Amino acid sequence: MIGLRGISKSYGPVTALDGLELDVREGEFFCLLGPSGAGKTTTLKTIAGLERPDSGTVLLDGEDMAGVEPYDRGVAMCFESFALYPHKSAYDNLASPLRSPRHRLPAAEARDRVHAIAELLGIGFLLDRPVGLLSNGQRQRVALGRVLVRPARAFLLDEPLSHLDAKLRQQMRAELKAIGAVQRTTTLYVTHDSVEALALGDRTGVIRDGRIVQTGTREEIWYEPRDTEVARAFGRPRINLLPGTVTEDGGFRSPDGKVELPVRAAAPAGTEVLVGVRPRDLSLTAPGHELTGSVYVTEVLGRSVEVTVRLGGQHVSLVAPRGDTAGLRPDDPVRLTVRPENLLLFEADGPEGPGRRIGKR
Ligand SMILES: Nc1ncnc2c1ncn2[C@@H]1O[C@H](COP(=O)(O)OP(=O)(O)OP(=O)(O)O)[C@@H](O)[C@H]1O
Repeated sequence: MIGLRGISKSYGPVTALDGLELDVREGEFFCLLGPSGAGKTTTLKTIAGLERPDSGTVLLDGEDMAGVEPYDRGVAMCFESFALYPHKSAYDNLASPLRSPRHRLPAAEARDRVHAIAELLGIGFLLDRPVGLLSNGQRQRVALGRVLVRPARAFLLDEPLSHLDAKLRQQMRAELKAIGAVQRTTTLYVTHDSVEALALGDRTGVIRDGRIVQTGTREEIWYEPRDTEVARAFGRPRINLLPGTVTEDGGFRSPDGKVELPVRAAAPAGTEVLVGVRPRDLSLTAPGHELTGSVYVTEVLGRSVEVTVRLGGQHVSLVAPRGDTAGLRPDDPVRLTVRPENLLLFEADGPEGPGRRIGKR
């Protein structure tokens, strides 16, 4: 449905997009995740026709968009910096896209659509108010509503929940995908929040330095991250990455020999690697391969506790139920376990970039 082929775009000396390739399927909710400056907004603007790529092709439904004006592309884009009419009511802001010659709807139908979207976004009671008098979060929902209200062949949403407080954001995140218009329409959703990407995306594309480095479902990105940087981007607390080498029997050993793990590395002995274990895959009680260390620090995270453990010269974090951590104090000896099947293995990070994932034997 949306196809980007070798898109490059520079602003003077800054390369924003560098041969970007992307495919979003018909009806899919696709998240584009990346840090600030990775090229997310430029990607959306290029699809919408607001930026012209230096090279490459934008396809919508297989049709080359070169020379097609933004208005004629049939995509609806919501910017992070939303443009609304401050003196007009929320209702008029929502209804105005339906008054344009292209989308003009019979008045009763337009009214129904505006009310339905406003209710879903939780702004039904604000419709009579001028948007200039609304809070940032309320204005952001009006801006999102302006996009969702009109029929489009694709929605392009640029961090549409960024101005909401954490609670509302979580609630809206849950509701957004349930909105009929969103369910029916191909949606490309930009975020720098990995929790949001995993929660919303049918698939997620990870963008870095103007290129897509990995595309996959949440399971693929979680269990088979392409490299250490993708692994670090998903999960809080972050994945533990311990440096060491591959042993003769395909195991892992840390430089001080204090951490040995049966990783079944498909790499020659002596290879410098990083072993990855997510904090939730380490346990204080479950059966598994055992490691011994001492408590460094504990921090309560609601119902669970993050425990940082010293293992020889390294630290690892684990997240355990509160009951498992009662009485733990700094410097207490502690035994932790890991299930070998949950371990990830990567080449060591190098000057060429983050270490790639290594398969298992
Ligand atoms: N109009 C512009 N003029 C000059 N440089 C620009 C322009 N727009 C974008 N850039 C640069 O291109 C790069 C990519 O920007 P882009 O806005 O696409 O990133 P982003 O991933 O959306 O970041 P953010 O999450 O901060 O919005 C950045 O280095 C940015 O500074």
